[in-house]
Amino acid sequence: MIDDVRKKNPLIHCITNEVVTNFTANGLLAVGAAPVMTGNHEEVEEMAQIADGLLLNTGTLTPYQYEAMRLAGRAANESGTPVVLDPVAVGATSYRTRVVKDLLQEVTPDVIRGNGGEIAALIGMHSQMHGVEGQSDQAAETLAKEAAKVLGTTVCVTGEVDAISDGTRTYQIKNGHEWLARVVGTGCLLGAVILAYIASGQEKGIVQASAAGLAQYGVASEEAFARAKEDGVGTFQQRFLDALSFMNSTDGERKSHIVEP
Ligand SMILES: Nc1ncnc2c1ncn2[C@@H]1O[C@H](COP(=O)(O)OP(=O)(O)O)[C@@H](O)[C@H]1O
Ligand SMILES: Cc1ncsc1CCOP(=O)(O)O
Repeated sequence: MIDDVRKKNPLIHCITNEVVTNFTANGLLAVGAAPVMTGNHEEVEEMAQIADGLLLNTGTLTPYQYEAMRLAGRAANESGTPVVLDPVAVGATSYRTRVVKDLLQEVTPDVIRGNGGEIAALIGMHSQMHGVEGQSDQAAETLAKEAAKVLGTTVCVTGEVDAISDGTRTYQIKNGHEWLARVVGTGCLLGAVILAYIASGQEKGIVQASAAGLAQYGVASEEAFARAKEDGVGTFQQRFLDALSFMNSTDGERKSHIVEP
């Protein structure tokens, strides 16, 4: 599927947080997508309609940005543009929890991606949030399936093992490296990369396209670690972008570790 992404060069409209904007744009370019970042109320509806995918990421949410997400999300839903919601730090404060739930009344995402703590908090299950980091005592597979049923959409739970479920079919992805959690923005970029895969392979189905994106992302991190382990996490971040840009379908398929339903 990486070839499909590079061929299509999908336009990914991101309304994302101020910490990860540059990293997300570079990561999208590395996989072959075309990023555009805007949250301006004057243009978000038009941009969401012409884009191939819309990312809504709540990492540094403000009331102005919430309204941008609402406008863009509704326009995307109306025009059939796929939407990924990354509810960063939901559960960490009551404002975020309330506002993300409000957004879900207005906008229907095709995929919700979060760490275990965020997804558990979103469906009212026990979670431990520590700022943007979060844990759940549920296995990713169980949590993704349950959340997909409760929320009525596809849910991706990330961590040591990733899982993606539409409530019926659940894939587990066992690629990745723990250093991903030591570089800021790797969860946020992943939401954008999943969207690039969905936008380029809709005929394959949302769950399958997302699973392919998750696996290749994990494989890239394994390759980055192999090249950066003597140097540290700064070099790892650069090697990770390199690996995303060098990824090819043969390597991706050979090294991917997906457990199918
Ligand atoms: N312990 C780990 N081992 C392997 N991969 C991990 C580990 N922790 C996180 N990842 C990977 O890091 C990426 C970001 O996931 P995560 O850290 O859960 O997101 P977030 O930044 O939103 O908390 C995913 O690709 C996930 O598979
Ligand atoms: C540190 C931080 N604070 C608000 S958003 C953000 C970035 C979180 O990115 P990720 O969870 O992908 O590392």
